[in-house]
Amino acid sequence: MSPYRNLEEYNMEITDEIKEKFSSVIDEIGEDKNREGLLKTPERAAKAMLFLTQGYKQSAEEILQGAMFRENYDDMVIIKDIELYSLCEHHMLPFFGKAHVAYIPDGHIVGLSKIPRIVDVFARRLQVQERLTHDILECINNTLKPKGVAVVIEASHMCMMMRGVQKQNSVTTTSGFRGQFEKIETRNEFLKLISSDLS
Ligand SMILES: Nc1nc2c(ncn2[C@@H]2O[C@H](COP(=O)(O)OP(=O)(O)OP(=O)(O)O)[C@@H](O)[C@H]2O)c(=O)[nH]1
Ligand SMILES: [Zn+2]
Repeated sequence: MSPYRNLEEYNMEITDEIKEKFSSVIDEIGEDKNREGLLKTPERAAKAMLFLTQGYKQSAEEILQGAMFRENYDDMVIIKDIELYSLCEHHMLPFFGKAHVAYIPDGHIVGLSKIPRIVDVFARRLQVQERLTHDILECINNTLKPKGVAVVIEASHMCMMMRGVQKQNSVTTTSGFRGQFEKIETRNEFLKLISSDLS
């Protein structure tokens, strides 16, 4: 049995532990952790870190399963320009951009808002862009079981911008295709629609 009485107590315990560690980091970089402006910073940073990694406590499959509806629509459904913010697992710095997701139903459609919700579930973890792309793809493929699914992510990585190689304008594109999107015509139709303003 969990040593914690309830979830709130557990969250407070975790926040306190991370807060202590952020406090040490502030100390180690040569700052005065008792300076007025920094007094609440370890707690704020701990809460921010828990917010940005809340995806570990969420189930994308359950989110999709909660809003699947029987429907005989078997054309492409595209949700494009879904903004995302994630943390790269190498430096724990943000990467951010847009996800474009499409599927071709096979008897079931899904509530539209659930697609951005599952993008957030997987983005709010320590990630590489490639795995994030496949996590979204496989989750939709295995849960909704559509005739096809496609995911494209375009993102900028702060670890390549504000440090390291220091390239401000490079954008990384990753993609994954399953089922009918493996056919070149279907894939091209999707790629054309996400790059047009009319879709
Ligand atoms: N493939 C992939 N690489 C990533 C992602 N986010 C960050 N990286 C890269 O992870 C790599 C880590 O390489 P290392 O050489 O171990 O780390 P580093 O010395 O900090 O590398 P530099 O960033 O080149 O200074 C870097 O090339 C980053 O650009 C991602 O989402 N996907
Ligand atoms: Zn990085």
